[in-house]
Amino acid sequence: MSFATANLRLHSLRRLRRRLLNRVFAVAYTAVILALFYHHALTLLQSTNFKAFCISFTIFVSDIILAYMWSTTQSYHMNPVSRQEYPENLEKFLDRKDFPAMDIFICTADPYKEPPINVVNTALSVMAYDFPTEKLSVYVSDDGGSELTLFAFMEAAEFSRIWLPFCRENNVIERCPDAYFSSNYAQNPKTLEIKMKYDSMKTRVESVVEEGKVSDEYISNEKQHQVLNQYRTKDFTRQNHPSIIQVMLDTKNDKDLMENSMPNLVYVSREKSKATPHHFKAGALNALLRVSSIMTNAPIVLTLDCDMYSNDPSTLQRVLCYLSDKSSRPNLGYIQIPQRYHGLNKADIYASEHKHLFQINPPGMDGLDGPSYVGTGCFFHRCTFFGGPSSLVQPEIPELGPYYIVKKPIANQEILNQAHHVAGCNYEYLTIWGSKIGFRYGSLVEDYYTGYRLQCEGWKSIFCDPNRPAFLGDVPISLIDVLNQNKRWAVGLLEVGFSKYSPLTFGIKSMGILMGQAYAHYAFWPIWSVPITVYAFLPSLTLLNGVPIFPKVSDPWFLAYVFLFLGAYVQDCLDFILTKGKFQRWWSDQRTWLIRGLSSYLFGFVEFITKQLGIATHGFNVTSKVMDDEQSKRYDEGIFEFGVESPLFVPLGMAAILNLMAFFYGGIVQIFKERNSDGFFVQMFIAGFGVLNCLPIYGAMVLRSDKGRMPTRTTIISTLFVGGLCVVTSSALMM
Ligand SMILES: O=c1ccn([C@@H]2O[C@H](COP(=O)(O)OP(=O)(O)O[C@H]3O[C@H](CO)[C@@H](O)[C@H](O)[C@H]3O)[C@@H](O)[C@H]2O)c(=O)[nH]1
Ligand SMILES: [Mn+2]
Repeated sequence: MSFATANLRLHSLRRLRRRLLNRVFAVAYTAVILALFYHHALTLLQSTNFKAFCISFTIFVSDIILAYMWSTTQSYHMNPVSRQEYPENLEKFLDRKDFPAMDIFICTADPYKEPPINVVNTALSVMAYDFPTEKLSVYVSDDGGSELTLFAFMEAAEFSRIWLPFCRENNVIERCPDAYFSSNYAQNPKTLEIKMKYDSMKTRVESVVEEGKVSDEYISNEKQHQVLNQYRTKDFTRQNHPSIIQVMLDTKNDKDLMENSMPNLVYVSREKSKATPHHFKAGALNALLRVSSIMTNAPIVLTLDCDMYSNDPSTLQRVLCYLSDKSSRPNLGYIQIPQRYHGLNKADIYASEHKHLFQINPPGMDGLDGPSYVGTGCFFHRCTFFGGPSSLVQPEIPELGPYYIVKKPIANQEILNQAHHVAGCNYEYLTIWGSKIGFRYGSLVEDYYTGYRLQCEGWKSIFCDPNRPAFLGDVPISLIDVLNQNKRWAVGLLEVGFSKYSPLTFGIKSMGILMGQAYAHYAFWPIWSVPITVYAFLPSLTLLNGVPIFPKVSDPWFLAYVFLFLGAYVQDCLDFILTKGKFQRWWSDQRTWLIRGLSSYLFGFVEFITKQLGIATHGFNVTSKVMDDEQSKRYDEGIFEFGVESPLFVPLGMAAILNLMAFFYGGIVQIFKERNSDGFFVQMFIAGFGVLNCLPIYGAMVLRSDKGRMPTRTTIISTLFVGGLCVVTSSALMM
């Protein structure tokens, strides 16, 4: 059977034309960078006093980091590709009855930050995939160990009996109930009846969450009582409890309203004990890998975050276009579908879209060995988790092996006992789970780290980016949530960057320079904080003291600066716009990069160091998905949300104040009074660029009175610090 007959194919690959231009540009840009370092070296050697040396040296170090980070992005520019799938042709190659089974994993960790009704929506959206139901199993991992979540799934299991046949019969595209009922759906008696049932479920689930427990009025039979009693034993807390595994729907026994079979739906809350590390999401996923091995052991596994609902019922067919064709990519380990979001505001003020991470860079990596794994929306061959492509690593019991065939039904007592056993918190003790098998431990960005290690073992991956987003997720709508999320990523990335598996050493050795650099780019993201902080403060501080630190406009070296700045910015902007981006969102993207550099990355660095020194431990702080109405309204209007006091805002406030001071002072004194615009142009430009980027901060500091304004204390502290900084620098410069 051929998979590539002229007009009957399953997928195609196109190399993007821009790669040629990228390569030429890379050569030119490298040449100018080298020239700039020659200039830096001369300046350092010729510096006449210690102060000038220190300033030049700081700029030199910052520029080395910028240049290094630029060099790592070349991996994404050398050979970007674009793929397309033709799922409409699938059944000409593969009979529906030969579709492989799929195990879908959904993680949730906290009923108060991740509302159970949303988790349920995600689960319903994938249970309703247009796929043979008896081959579909949905596993929900509840790291919150919460009866609220379990209750939500009891309700969802019932609701799915009408939802699934409804979607199928009416060919519904939005199979996430919440998305469907928020869309422009046909209002007829049938849909209105279903909406009523959905609303009633939603109200019940939300009331239970509000009450914080499932009171008796919500429990309809003795069986439910027994199930919920598991949470009501003495000493049960979310960090300390036995494993709870509940088969909510069993494809062998459960039927929907139309007497069709249902997918399996299994709730798993792995055992937890304070004495045993649980490795956050990676630990949860490994527990699911094992429990699902025991129960269904499907050859394909999809990982999903609880806030990423399916937006397209035919996604499984789409990935089968690659999975069913062995020649699509030898040693294929996983297929990554990018994270896309709903509810972004027009300018995407916090750059939550993460366009570089999810849409611009992956096609570049796909042109090499394949994209990194980003935690959700990723389809794995189960065997990928058990050693490299040519070396199967056997787990401790054969039932966990990727090719083991499960013979008993999932609700069989023996199966359940075994499932509880492998969900135990001590199960992994003295095993190679987390190091050679399964999702890898050792970094707070388990997704990045796992994908990286799998690729080092020789697995390849595919980037699949359908026009209609396959999944849609929530974004954090307040700046502090965004910054904290990025801070967690920064810590996790540095954990990989400075480990013995650093992409710079181990990665390059295993995968070659381009893939190694592509991974190093992320691992060292947080070091961007160094040049960003230096450029946010140093030019302004020296400008205020009348000390020029860059070439004059009339100096030919000035042109090198212009080329390097414009070259990087214009290329970045083009990348953004060519990937279906809007200019306004690109502006937010570069602003957010600066903001992160001054906050998340900087503090992430500090946290990483304290963690290494064993002074403090930092866990996985789950991002809140709860929407406050007032906050949502401000977010929709594109207004920045500060609101809470946080040290993360202090460097931002400081940079805003200092750049404004320097810009006006420089403008008045250097340009009008001293007529020295030539010598201070670059410093003025940088300060002005800072001011432009800080506009929302000034508004939040002085103009706004709503709850999302910058807290007065943070403004005062930032101002005092700027004052201190000015005093220190001017005395140092005068010495
Ligand atoms: O102990 C934990 C902590 C988190 N989670 C789950 O992990 C997922 C991601 O958590 P979230 O707080 O939403 O983190 P984000 O920063 O938004 O997630 C990004 O970054 C994570 C790594 O830091 C990846 O795991 C995610 O897939 C990726 O979307 C959620 O479904 C959580 O329920 C767990 O299951 N157990
Ligand atoms: Mn998330």
